[in-house]
Amino acid sequence: MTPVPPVGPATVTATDLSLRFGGTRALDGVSLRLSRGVTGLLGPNGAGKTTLLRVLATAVPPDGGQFTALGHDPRTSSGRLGLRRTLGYLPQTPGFHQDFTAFDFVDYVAILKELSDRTARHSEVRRVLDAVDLSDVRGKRLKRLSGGMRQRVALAAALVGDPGFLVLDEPTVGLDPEQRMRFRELIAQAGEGRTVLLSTHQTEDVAMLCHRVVVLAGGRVRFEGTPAELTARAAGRVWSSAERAPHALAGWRTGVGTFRNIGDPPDGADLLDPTLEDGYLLALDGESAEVTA
Ligand SMILES: Nc1ncnc2c1ncn2[C@@H]1O[C@H](COP(=O)(O)OP(=O)(O)OP(=O)(O)O)[C@@H](O)[C@H]1O
Repeated sequence: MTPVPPVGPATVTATDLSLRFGGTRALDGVSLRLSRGVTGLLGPNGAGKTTLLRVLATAVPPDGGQFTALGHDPRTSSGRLGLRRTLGYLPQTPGFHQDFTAFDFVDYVAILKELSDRTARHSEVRRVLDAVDLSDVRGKRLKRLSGGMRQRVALAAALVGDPGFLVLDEPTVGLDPEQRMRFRELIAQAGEGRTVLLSTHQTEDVAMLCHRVVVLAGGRVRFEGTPAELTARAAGRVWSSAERAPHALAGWRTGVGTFRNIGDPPDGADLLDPTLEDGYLLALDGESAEVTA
């Protein structure tokens, strides 16, 4: 699961995307470029992550701006159709019909994805269920599966038809550490040769499987680059202190009783090695970085 370097040119290019809900600017001029491999999308609650994914998945049109994905421009109906044909989308709350078996659910999605030949479709459904290691339970009803298995069914559904662009909205949420590792491995596999955009609250997801990361807050891109670049931003800006540091951008008590602070350290501060999470909190620049404990 070593993060791979960027492969080839941009496959998805978004320029100045905006979307308002009443007085809320969910997206406020978002520009970004994705290439093949897994890009992580980090941001606090309400940052606009789900909205961005829904726009890129053509579930909702933006108010302003534009994007192309794999050469398709969704502003035209043929572009939208072309994009949807090459898209795999795992929404935040997949709408499962609990009485479906795993096979029937993925088959249903395959029908929606226009795989009309029954024999070829069933073989594709078996292929994707096998890819997420669920062949043994494909005849089980969804309500009888664990949360982790249901997430894998949702990933299998997103993988039907071998899409070139995968949009995954917080797929690792609610999984125990072992399942999360397993799921990360499946996403890393899916990222080989595909463009994957993965929204998550887990900086470890990004550290372990993403070759690029985008930080979104308040509907704006606060950082776009590699995880190493995000971590490097915090070099010299993380320090330990015996008491709470009053001017730190964020600070929290650690298990050994000292405080870990990020921001502008005082002279002679006891500097610590930065983590990706430190870089992420600094990228938020105070926005929702309320981790004082
Ligand atoms: N359908 C909607 N109607 C009204 N407001 C909405 C709608 N969808 C999103 N919003 C608002 O837009 C903003 C961005 O929401 P969004 O769900 O995209 O954030 P998020 O980063 O995915 O958050 P979370 O991490 O909590 O899932 C929030 O202020 C939210 O309340």
